[in-house]
Amino acid sequence: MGAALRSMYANSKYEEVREEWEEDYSPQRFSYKALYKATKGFKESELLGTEANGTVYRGKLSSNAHIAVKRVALDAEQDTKHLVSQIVGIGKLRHKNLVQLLGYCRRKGELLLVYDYMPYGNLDDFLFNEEKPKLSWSQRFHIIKGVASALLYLHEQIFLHRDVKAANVLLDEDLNGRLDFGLAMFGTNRNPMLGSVGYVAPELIITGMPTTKADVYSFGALLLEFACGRMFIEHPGKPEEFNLISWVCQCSKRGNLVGARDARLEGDYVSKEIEMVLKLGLLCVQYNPEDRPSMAQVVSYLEGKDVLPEMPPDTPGISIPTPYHEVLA
Ligand SMILES: Nc1ncnc2c1ncn2[C@@H]1O[C@H](COP(=O)(O)OP(=O)(O)OP(=O)(O)O)[C@@H](O)[C@H]1O
Repeated sequence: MGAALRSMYANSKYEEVREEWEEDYSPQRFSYKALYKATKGFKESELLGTEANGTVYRGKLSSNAHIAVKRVALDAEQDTKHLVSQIVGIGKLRHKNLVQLLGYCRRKGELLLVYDYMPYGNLDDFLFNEEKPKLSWSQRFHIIKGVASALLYLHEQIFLHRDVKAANVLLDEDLNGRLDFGLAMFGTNRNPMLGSVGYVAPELIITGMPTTKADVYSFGALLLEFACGRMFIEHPGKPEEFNLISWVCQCSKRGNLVGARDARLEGDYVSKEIEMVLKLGLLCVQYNPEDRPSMAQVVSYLEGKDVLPEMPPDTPGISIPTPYHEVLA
């Protein structure tokens, strides 16, 4: 018989594709009808955002559970069997700082991913949008520790995230940071190995091979963004401020590392913690992957279980490759 293709509700607005090999995945399978109803027919008013990779809607299931549904176009040559087994595998991961992937649905040329709904959206908005209420230092520190422990958990489960960035950190109702699974984690055709601009470890551009240390690099960029309240790479600006590595090293050389912090924090911060986050950020974005700490070490530093090594700003490797490192000389 082979993998018979079944088209449910053929020719109706609820039409979807199911194949025999998906039988084992039925607990993770959502019907299109249920998702259609949950999102009020994918109504404009329920739209959370449209990104290059797809469109996300908020929804409410008949069980009253709040969900987010990501609609993604599938390439014809995509290995759907492999993709679905990855989704199911990722859906089995459990950590309080991960956005739970609840399941999926499949239509002709389209995949729908179902996640827990995060009411406060993503961190990108909170850190870089002046119009959003600012996050206090203690909220930021709590969020970053949560994200670090989620990334450590992924590495322990032999998963790579591949796209750690502020836009992939969502906030739940208690303002816990939850790491979202971007499409990069599935290694889909339209978002291949490389993560997002600015967060990509330098070696990844050459090798194209994602590693735990490349995840650590992206996490380091995120740490610097948390403390400085600015994007890792920002343009235009003074050359020495163009990249947060240069900016933080400049402040450190002037003997005022904490001066690199987000001005919006005003007096609300703990000097020792900001200093540690900035130094740890620099340690994670080192040029040589082997010099970067593992996520287990990162978590130990953040939890105060380990003390960071002394690291003057002119330590080899703590800067960006030419030509920008000349700015730091
Ligand atoms: N589970 C969720 N709960 C609430 N909002 C969400 C959820 N997932 C995504 N969003 C919001 O939907 C919008 C689009 O999200 P999406 O994940 O597609 O963006 P992205 O992170 O740029 O894409 P990708 O990670 O696939 O590269 C964003 O504003 C995001 O905050």
